[in-house]
Amino acid sequence: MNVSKALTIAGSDSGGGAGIQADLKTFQELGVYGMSALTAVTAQNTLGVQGVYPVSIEGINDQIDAIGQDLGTNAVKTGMLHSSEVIEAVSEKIMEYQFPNLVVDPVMVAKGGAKLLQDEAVETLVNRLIPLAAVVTPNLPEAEIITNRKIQSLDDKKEAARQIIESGAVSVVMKGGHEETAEVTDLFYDGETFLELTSPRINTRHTHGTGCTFSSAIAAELARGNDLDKAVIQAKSFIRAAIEHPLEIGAGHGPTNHWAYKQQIRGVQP
Ligand SMILES: Nc1ncnc2c1ncn2[C@@H]1O[C@H](COP(=O)(O)OP(=O)(O)OP(=O)(O)O)[C@@H](O)[C@H]1O
Ligand SMILES: Cc1ncc(CO)c(N)n1
Repeated sequence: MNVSKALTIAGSDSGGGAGIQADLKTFQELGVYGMSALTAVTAQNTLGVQGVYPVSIEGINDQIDAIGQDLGTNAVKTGMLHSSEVIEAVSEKIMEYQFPNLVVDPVMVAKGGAKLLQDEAVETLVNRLIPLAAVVTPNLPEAEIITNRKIQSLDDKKEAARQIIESGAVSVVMKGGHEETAEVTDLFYDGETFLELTSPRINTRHTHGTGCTFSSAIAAELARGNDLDKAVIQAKSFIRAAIEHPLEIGAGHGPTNHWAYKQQIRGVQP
C-alpha cells in the first residue's frame, strides 16, 4: 500500500479545535497518515488560552528524530513554535532530514489575543524557517509583522507576497480571514503567478483553528503529490466546508467541522 505521510510540528490545543489536534484530524480526513512533534502544551478552549507549557528543545528534537530515523514523511507543517530557540532547532532538524514540502503557518497570536510566539522570534522565523518553506501561510496581521509594512490594498498584498518570496520561500498564501469584506480572498503567489482564491464570507463566530486547518490541508495535499497551486485550491475547499457547517460546541469561538468536506463529497449533510 502506498501511504502518504505528513508531520505536524506544533502546539497542542486541549480544546481540540486548533494546533496539533486540528492538524491530525485534517490529515486523517484527507487520507494522509498523521504524525506529530509537540512544541508546547496549551490549556485552551473556545473561550481562550488559559496556559502555555513549552516542551524542552531536547524533547522537540527527540520527537523529530524519532520520525526522521524511522518513518520519514512526505510533507511537514509547522504551527506554534513559541520561541527563537524552537524555530532554530526545528529548522536544523528539517534540514538534517531534508524533509520535503514544508508548509510554514507563522502562528503568532490566538483568536482571543494570547501570544503564541515571542516578539523577538520573528527575525529567526524570517531568516531561518521561511527560506526552507514550500508555502508560507500568514494571515494579514502576520504578513504585516513578517514584512514590516502596512497592508491595505491589493497592491500592498502583492508587494508583501513578493517580499516573502524574496526571503526564500517557494510560495505564499496571504489569507483574507481578517478582512471585513463580503468575500474572503486568499492571495497565492509562487514568484510568477498571482492566484486570487475567493469565496463568500461565512457569517459565524466558530472560526477557532481555521488557520491551522487550512495549512495542514495544504500539507496533506502536497503529501499526496499535488502541485502547490492545486494543493492550495483543495485546501480552500476543505476549510470552506469546515466553516460552513460548524459544530456549535463550547460557549465561545467554536471549532470548525473537519468532517464536513468528506460528508459534502459523499452528498451527506452533517
Ligand atoms: N468567515 C469566513 N468565511 C469563509 N472563509 C473563511 C472565513 N474566515 C476564514 N476563512 C478562511 O479560512 C482560512 C484561514 O484564514 P484566517 O485568515 O482565518 O487564518 P488565521 O487568522 O491564521 O486563523 P487562526 O486564527 O486560526 O490562526 C483561509 O482560507 C480563509 O479564507
Ligand atoms: C496550539 C495552538 N496553535 C495555533 C493556534 C492558532 O489558532 C492556537 N490557537 N493554538
